[in-house]
Amino acid sequence: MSSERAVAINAVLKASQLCQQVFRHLIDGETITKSDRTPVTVADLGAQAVVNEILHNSFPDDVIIGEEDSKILRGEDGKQLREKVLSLANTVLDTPLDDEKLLEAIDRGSHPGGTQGRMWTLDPIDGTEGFIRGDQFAVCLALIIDGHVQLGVMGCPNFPVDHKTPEGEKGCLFVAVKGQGSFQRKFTSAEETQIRMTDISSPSDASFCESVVASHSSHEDSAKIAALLGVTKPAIRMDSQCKYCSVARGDADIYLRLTRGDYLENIWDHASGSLLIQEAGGIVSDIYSKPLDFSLGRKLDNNKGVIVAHPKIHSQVIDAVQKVSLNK
Ligand SMILES: Nc1ncnc2c1ncn2[C@@H]1O[C@H](COP(=O)(O)O)[C@@H](OP(=O)(O)O)[C@H]1O
Ligand SMILES: [Mg+2]
Ligand SMILES: [Mg+2]
Ligand SMILES: [Mg+2]
Repeated sequence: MSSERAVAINAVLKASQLCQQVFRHLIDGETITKSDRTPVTVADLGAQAVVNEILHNSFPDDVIIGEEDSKILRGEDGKQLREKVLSLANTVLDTPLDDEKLLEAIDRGSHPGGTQGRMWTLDPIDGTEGFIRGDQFAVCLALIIDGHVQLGVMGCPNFPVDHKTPEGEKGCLFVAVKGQGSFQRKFTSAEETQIRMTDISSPSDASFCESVVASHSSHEDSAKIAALLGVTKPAIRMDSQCKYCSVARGDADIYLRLTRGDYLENIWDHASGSLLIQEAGGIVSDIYSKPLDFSLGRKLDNNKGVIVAHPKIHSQVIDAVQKVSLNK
């Protein structure tokens, strides 16, 4: 797994660099609303092209399940955006792409997923809404083999190196390999530090995090669950899989994702984060305590919501979730 680890780190760092450049100059017309009414920017598309291109050059036989596709960049209508995304991708790639190769690279992420074989899953920007606001977002890449996540890498450009000094240095990379632990490094150095969740025995001492966007996870329900658990600290609201990073390194203790209605979560929204937690000593399940099943395609078809906690308190958190009748 060492060459996969190195290639994934390089790809995520390059894509993170691209996102940082865009953020400094994001202008009107570079954020588009997709058909499901969620946003996508030139940075999401550029980052997907960069990561897919780097993965394909190193592992040509592996398939990729990525969030984005090239539809809005095609034809005469897509020309202006396409040129922008191409020039962005080429600022970080060693070998420049042309128009056709750019579209091909992005669309290499269209694999349907499944039970067998080696597949990468990519969220080029997780937390696009956070990215647009200037808050947290993450470039998230994971390698799934025969349905199980074996490697997860996350680049978090706005994430403080030390949560106690939120205005200090920002930019963290997180990496986990199955059976080898979870690690953090700064964007500015290759030195890695192992991270662990906080060893906590009572949920009342816990702090919990959740989505900023209430339509992704009910804030009302989480408040009821927190009250049942005796949690007194206020909810930490944060976009993206940075929530998994916060819990994995002990800044927070519980992550509640109380998905509404019949929404199905995407595998790229949870693959890298879930391994980071497991390798840092935590449990990741859905709201019914079932493990997340990454082998069913592009979505977590058999799961609802996500609950992350230390093994000593996970079952108490699940009990509290079950006592609250969740909002639809
Ligand atoms: N109704 C919904 N319920 C739960 N998650 C949703 C959702 N609509 C979109 N999402 C997902 O929530 C992700 C962001 O999660 P969070 O709220 O934790 O920041 C989005 O990732 P992208 O930003 O990559 O599109 C998107 O995939
Ligand atoms: Mg999206
Ligand atoms: Mg996402
Ligand atoms: Mg995304």
